[in-house]
Amino acid sequence: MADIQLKSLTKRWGAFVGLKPMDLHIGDGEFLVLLGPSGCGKTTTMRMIAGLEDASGGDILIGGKRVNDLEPKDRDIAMVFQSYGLYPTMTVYENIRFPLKVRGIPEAEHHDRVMRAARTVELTEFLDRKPAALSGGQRQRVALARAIVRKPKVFLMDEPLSNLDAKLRVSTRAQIKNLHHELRTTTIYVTHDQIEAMTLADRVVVMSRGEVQQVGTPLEIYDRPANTFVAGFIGSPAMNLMQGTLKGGVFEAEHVRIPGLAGPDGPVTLGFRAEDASIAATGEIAAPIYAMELLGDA
Ligand SMILES: Nc1ncnc2c1ncn2[C@@H]1O[C@H](COP(=O)(O)OP(=O)(O)OP(=O)(O)O)[C@@H](O)[C@H]1O
Repeated sequence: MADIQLKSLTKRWGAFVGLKPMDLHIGDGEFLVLLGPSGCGKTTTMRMIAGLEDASGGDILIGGKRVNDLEPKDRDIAMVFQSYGLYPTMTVYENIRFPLKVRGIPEAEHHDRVMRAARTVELTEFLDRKPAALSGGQRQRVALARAIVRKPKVFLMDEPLSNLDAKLRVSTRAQIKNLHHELRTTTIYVTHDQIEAMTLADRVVVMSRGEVQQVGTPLEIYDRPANTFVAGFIGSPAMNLMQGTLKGGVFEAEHVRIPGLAGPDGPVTLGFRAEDASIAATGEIAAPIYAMELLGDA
């Protein structure tokens, strides 16, 4: 087990910035989700942690040790991707066993460890099959078993559910959650799906255009979005946003006046979640309002 520290981690390709300096501490045993729209830099961040991509700047520490110059195989991490990456000519058993062979784990241990991993993800009845004879969900479970069999310090998962149909996504998601509950391995999980993020994460990192927008628990980012990007991205339906000005703790927009808010005077965006909010004749927003935040612009 290990914590992970990212210190001013950056990625550039020529003039294009794929990741602006990112600082983050991921606790030992934490399940951290990187969430954001396509192209926001999630996979790039993950690939740098994995060692598949060089960082342009900054440091990556796993268990307190700087790993920037280590090969992926020497970082003690296991990866699970959207494309399962199984060996088609090997049986499920041999696929799960493969990492033990590669790493020179004593043969006497292999069988027990393969069987334990297979049991954890409920694959014991498929061990003699080749991947082609499995469903997508079963294949992804083989990939999970292969990741857990050698007990790495860290799991990196990049959209592991996106090839599965809706029903399988839900059940495999539950399995990943159980797996984490059982093993408590530090995990970084990439997705653009906010439901996945909200149900799996201890903390979520919301990203946009190569930049971290907010880091928080699912509830924090839902209730207290840091800016209008997060407010518009999280929740279905998204938070209602209203432009106006704040003066002496009173929010004012056309036909609307809401007293009792804290914040510096000036133009602001007011965000609120409401099932059926309506603006009363007095200009006040009628309840139910779940949360009300003054937001700086993203
Ligand atoms: N090798 C590369 N050279 C130049 N630009 C790249 C390279 N790899 C990625 N990018 C760019 O960096 C940005 C971030 O890409 P990244 O794959 O990290 O996004 P993402 O958030 O994982 O998106 P998606 O959800 O679509 O996978 C994108 O604009 C992408 O085009």
